[in-house]
Amino acid sequence: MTSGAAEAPLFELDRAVVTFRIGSLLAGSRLVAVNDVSLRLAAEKPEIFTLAGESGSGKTTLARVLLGDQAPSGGAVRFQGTPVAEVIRVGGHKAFMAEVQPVFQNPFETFNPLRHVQEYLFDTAINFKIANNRQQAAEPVDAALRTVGLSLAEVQQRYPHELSGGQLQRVSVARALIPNPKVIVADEPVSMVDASLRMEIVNVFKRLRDEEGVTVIYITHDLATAYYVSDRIAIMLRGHVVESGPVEEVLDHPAHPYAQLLKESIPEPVPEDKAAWTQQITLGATEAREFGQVGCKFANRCPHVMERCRSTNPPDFPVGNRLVKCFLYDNAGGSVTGTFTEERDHGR
Ligand SMILES: Nc1ncnc2c1ncn2[C@@H]1O[C@H](COP(=O)(O)OP(=O)(O)OP(=O)(O)O)[C@@H](O)[C@H]1O
Repeated sequence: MTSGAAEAPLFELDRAVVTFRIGSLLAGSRLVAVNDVSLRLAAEKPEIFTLAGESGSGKTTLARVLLGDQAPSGGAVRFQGTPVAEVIRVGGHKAFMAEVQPVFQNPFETFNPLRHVQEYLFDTAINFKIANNRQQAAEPVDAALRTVGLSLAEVQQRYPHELSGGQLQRVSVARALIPNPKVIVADEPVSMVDASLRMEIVNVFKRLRDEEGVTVIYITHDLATAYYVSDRIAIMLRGHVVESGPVEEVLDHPAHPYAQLLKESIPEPVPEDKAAWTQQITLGATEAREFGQVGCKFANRCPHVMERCRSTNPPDFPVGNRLVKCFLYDNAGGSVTGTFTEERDHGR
């Protein structure tokens, strides 16, 4: 049980499960899109926490759980110590959204192409009662834009297509900042943006963490920017978090065979120049049968597969500062634990 809100983590997932029914009612089956996921984000130390994994691993579903748009079918999701459903029931969805804001994948879909960009920002300020009218909204809108390296003067009277993808995605982040959220959940925010403009967006996340005290949950399949920007990373496979921990530990020396495969598909990092990880991972398409597979979801692709991997889902084993869901580490680190909760500073 969580005690008082004062010591409560900012966000806590406690063995969260999301199950979908797929197919017809008669011939349908169940797909566990989020499978027994636990994580804890500390209230007192803002961080950039990355959820990474190939398409269909459950990242967006997990994001929807954090945003209060998807109720978990099992386990718990708590915001500042209180179940998210209760936070929304008591205070309303808008009040929760003021604390936890989304940034979506395609900035060109976020904005109405026929309206000037600033109108959307003014609406947000008025909607969240930051301002009573457009005149009052100008100051908070300009402040939010300045946080992302833009200004109201720069975007005023511009239509979305008159800004670059990178600029427009930064305007999306500015929009998310207007209600002064504690958390931003950014789902694939760089995937529709030109590779050369991605850094300008992830650098904004660093500034939010360091200067505004905002925790960013960065969802991506782009390990290059994840490595550059994150404090911690959780690698998802078919609904499970298979490895989680400090980003340098996980991506420099991945322990789970699946994480190793991910790393092999991108170039070696250059220590002095993290941004040199420029390519994206390219793995096979979603394999629905892996979701339904008993035991480890990676067993059929794993070069180290053992008999028990096919029948038993491995628990989380501690490896250094990480948790790794793999029987290879059964004897590596003493007792088996369930949640990656510790905060670690790795040089930031
Ligand atoms: N409402 C739904 N009903 C049924 N299945 C769903 C639903 N939403 C998601 N899924 C399935 O759950 C699995 C995880 O999907 P999710 O979108 O969370 O993955 P993802 O890692 O975000 O992938 P992507 O990067 O492609 O968005 C997929 O197999 C998807 O088809």
